Amino acid sequence: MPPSFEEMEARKEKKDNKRKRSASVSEKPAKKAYEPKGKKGKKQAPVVSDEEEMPADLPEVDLEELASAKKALFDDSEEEEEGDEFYDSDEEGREKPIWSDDEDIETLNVANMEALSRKLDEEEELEAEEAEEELVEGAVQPKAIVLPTAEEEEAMEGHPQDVTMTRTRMMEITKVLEDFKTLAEDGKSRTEYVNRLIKDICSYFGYTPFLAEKLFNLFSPSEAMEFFEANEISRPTTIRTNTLHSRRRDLAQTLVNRGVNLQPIGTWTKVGLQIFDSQVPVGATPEYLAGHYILQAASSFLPVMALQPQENERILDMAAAPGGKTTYISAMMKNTGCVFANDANKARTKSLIANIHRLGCRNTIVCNYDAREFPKVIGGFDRVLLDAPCSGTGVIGKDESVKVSRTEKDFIQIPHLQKQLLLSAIDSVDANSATGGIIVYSTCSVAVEENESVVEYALRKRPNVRLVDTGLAIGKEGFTSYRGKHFSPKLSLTRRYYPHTYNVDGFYVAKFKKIASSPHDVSKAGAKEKEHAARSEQDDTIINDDFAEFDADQDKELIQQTVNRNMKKRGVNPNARKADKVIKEEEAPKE
Ligand SMILES: C[S@@+](CC[C@H](N)C(=O)[O-])C[C@H]1O[C@@H](n2cnc3c(N)ncnc32)[C@H](O)[C@@H]1O
Repeated sequence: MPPSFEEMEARKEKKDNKRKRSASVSEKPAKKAYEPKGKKGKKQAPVVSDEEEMPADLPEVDLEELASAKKALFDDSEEEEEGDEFYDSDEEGREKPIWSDDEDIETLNVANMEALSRKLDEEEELEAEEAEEELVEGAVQPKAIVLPTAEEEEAMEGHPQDVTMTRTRMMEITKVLEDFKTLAEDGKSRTEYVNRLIKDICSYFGYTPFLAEKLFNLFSPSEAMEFFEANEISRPTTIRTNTLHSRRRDLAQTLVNRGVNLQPIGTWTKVGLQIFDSQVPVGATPEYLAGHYILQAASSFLPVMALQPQENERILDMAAAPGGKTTYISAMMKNTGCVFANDANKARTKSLIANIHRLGCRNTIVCNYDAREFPKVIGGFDRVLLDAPCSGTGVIGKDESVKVSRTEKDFIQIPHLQKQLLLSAIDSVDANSATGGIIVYSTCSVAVEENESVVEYALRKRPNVRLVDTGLAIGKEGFTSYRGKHFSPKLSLTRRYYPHTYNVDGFYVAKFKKIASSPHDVSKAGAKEKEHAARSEQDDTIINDDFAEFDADQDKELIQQTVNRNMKKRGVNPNARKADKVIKEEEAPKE
């Protein structure tokens, strides 16, 4: 029986450690800086790379949760870290050599003689052990056999998977893929390993093969596994202080007094708080109802921060419902200027209006257009935010239906709409704005088709815009190439966010500056005129009642839809419940 993968790793590690220990007494000290594993040809451990990439003002992720999630799949990652530290201290040892090769043997004193004899003993012992191990293992080191045989594959077909076995195999295949030359079985191709891994990801995490492969291809194999694992955990509950009504410190104190355990999200935001647990429902406290805060994912702060709304500007939020970003824009503008909050979905404008009211945003006009109609409806904005409708591949932790519902067609149709919307966003901005001329595009998707490809398309179609730095302190660079496709090098200015790196929803942010007008910027009315018209129509209220009526029957239907959705998420069939209720009612004694 060839040794198992783990046995091989353990033996290798034991040997390496021994060699290092032996080296510390036998080698001439070469003054070498500490070198992490990644620099020696092997992929750097993800934990290390995270730490390196994270600047000081990162969101304070729930490290325990994240670490335990990582550990669940990569149980040995911590050991690897320890290994590195051990190596580090060995390096220190090397700086105090017992002797060097230059030394004259004649000058050795008794202590040196003792050390020499100890060294020789250790070397002998090591050689003997190695010889014995080689005898056991055979002259040629066997490669780890992690792929199932054809018979095993056949036996597995159509049967429920052993989850422990699947998980172990995923871990082993990932390791092989990270060091293919050394660890792959002779005669097996990379594709064979990848195909088996994708199958295992589908059965273990519940993705369709199509989506599993699409997401897998975004990362290195080990990072992909971290991504899939992070999608199994929900992100921490976060709230945004509404600075129109409160200050973060005051709000935090009030909530703590109510029994909410919280802390600031991180130094990159001055308005965010992370909730650990609470004795009261955070969506129903008096402060919530009074609009002192909004429940909002930390990643949703980012596009607005990139937009940098200024006081007295005119800003368009093209796809605004339910208003998390609109209300943040309004607060950043201190209720001055005007925010046009648009959404194509009439039903969703209700929650948008409700949030605008609750948070006390008085500089907001809600409209209900297909945003592709802009700038024909209104144009000439100082800034436009397009938080585009998307496939939701960044928020699988919140909505796991994405794992099975997204098809190839979605990644053609959705980007098509996003491209049209982005061109409309660009054309709706006033290139001569004294303070702005800015467009921010964001999605809660990690798919390249919805992010870099859309931005690249816009750059091609609208040469009058440039990508600019988002100004965001966190985030990974957008792709400048992907699977043989090359994008503008400027795409590195865009930012990507993942659940496994920042413990936020998967997100994408791109910021453009419009540098010149174009024939496409045709609008029936400018934002300024529209704002004046809307304000004169309604004296006190900025919201026109014609599409914002609250209809009890419609509300009932919407509430039922939400209840059903939540039941489905919990794995309860709402129809079965209904049928059950009907039977029970029928069985109940009639009065
Ligand atoms: C990601 S959500 C927006 C979330 C919102 N920005 C927030 O922070 O609360 C995308 C929105 O786009 C809207 N939408 C979809 N197609 C649209 C279109 N053609 N024009 C305008 N809005 C559209 C959807 O109704 C949905 O509310």
